[in-house]
Amino acid sequence: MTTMSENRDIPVSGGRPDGTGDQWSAGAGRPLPPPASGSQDRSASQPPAASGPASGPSREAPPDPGTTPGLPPAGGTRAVTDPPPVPVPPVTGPTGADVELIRRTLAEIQPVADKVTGHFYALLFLRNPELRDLFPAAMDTQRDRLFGALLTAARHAGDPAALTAYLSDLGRGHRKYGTRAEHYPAVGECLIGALTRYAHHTWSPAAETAWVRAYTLISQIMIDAAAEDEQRSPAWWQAEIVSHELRTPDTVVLRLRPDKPYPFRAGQYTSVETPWWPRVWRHYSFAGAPSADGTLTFHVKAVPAGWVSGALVHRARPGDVLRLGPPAGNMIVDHSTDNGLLCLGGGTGIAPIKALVEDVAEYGRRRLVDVFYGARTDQDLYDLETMLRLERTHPWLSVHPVVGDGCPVRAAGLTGQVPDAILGAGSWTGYDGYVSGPPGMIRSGVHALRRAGIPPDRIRHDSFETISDLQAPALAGE
Ligand SMILES: NC(=O)C1=CN([C@@H]2O[C@H](COP(=O)(O)OP(=O)(O)OC[C@H]3O[C@@H](n4cnc5c(N)ncnc54)[C@H](OP(=O)(O)O)[C@@H]3O)[C@@H](O)[C@H]2O)C=CC1
Repeated sequence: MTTMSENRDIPVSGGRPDGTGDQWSAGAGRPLPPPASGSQDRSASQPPAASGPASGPSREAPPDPGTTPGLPPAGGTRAVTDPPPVPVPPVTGPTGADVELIRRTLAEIQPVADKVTGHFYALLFLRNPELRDLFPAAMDTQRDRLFGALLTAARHAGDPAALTAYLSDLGRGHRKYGTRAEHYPAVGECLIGALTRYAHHTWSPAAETAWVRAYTLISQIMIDAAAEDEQRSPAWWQAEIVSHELRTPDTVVLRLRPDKPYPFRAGQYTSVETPWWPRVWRHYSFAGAPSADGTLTFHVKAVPAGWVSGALVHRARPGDVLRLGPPAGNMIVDHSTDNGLLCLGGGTGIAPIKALVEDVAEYGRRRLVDVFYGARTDQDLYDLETMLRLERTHPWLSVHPVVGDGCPVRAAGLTGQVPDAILGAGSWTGYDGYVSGPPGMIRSGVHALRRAGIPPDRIRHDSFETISDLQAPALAGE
């Protein structure tokens, strides 16, 4: 189960490239330990660094290891001429007691999350002005994403499996921002600095140690994932819009042709940057399984005051070129079982559900698939014809449109909300559950699936907003 929803658009960049300066000046007492070189110590193809180990994802010169006692450079690929690596102890994750201390800190800062976030960024840019350019010009949404991601990761510090999946995607995704391994310690210092300032009651040497351990683990997983990804994938792709089909006044179906092959799995998502809003990335799910011609399809709804979604719906035209980050997400079909699939899609959340249906069709095993497709009105079911066409083609597929109470509904459609509709349809034991749509629908959808007899580990969802975490919204489709 994708239990930890992704707050996915988070440039963890910043930090002084030289690793020097007033770390811990906000009150913390010790420097963060460096990330271990670990799995990054694998490439002899990297150019030799100016001194010491080379950095991971980037080929630029590493920080001077001598400038900051206790804060050697982050791990990275090692040049062939380097001396033999000093054995690095494995990263020690937070203990059970650490997790509790972290939870207490998070609970304390929750009511002042905006202030903590603002302070974090103030520290980051004050100490590292040269890195400001890695972030979008307007930081309002973006800033919550970075800090939110760190807090999300810390909150899940006691769940290594979920943490690793989440942070590996995050680390890979950060390559497109130009994030380098040596940035991480400085980000950690600013995180601790911001927490120190606002967690008045719960901060202590033990709490600080807990956070340092958690952040060390977080950064190490991200750095390792980025370094591994660098061996096989570009940091981003360019993709030309080949068709732009308005399905409603504010919903478009976009087809893109990437400049290089783009491998992904049905149910995953990617990040998109438009030429009109540089460095502002938004997440969209692939609205289809990988296609023979290599094109990619997305559904985008323009949200009020949405920069990227508005541009994609109202301004973008065939011939425009977008940038795409790497694929991410775990809402994929488990082909090791014959269970049926019960899929709940709300609004443009139908996009990855359609991809899952195509995936089942291509895999060739007949599994029952029921799709409940919800929208406010019949007109908002902008992709229903496609889904019904799939239903006509595949006898194992049933599509159930659901529109709001009181709305006219076409034949065989239901009224109300999707979670209620599946409960009204009986027991769903023997099915795997998939949920995609607005955060509220995901919450109530997961709840309904559990009530309908589907165990939690058979339920998958991706949310563009972390459902149970502290962070401010980070929305897909804006
Ligand atoms: N574009 C993409 O690739 C993807 C987008 N998404 C996300 O999907 C969402 C789509 O937004 P949009 O198209 O505007 O959808 P809408 O806000 O119009 O909602 C779609 C349906 O979900 C229902 N819904 C909303 N909240 C709840 C709730 N708490 N409980 C039960 N049902 C609920 C709505 O019912 P009601 O009318 O009663 O509110 C409606 O039937 C966005 O949040 C987007 O981030 C997810 C995956 C992929």
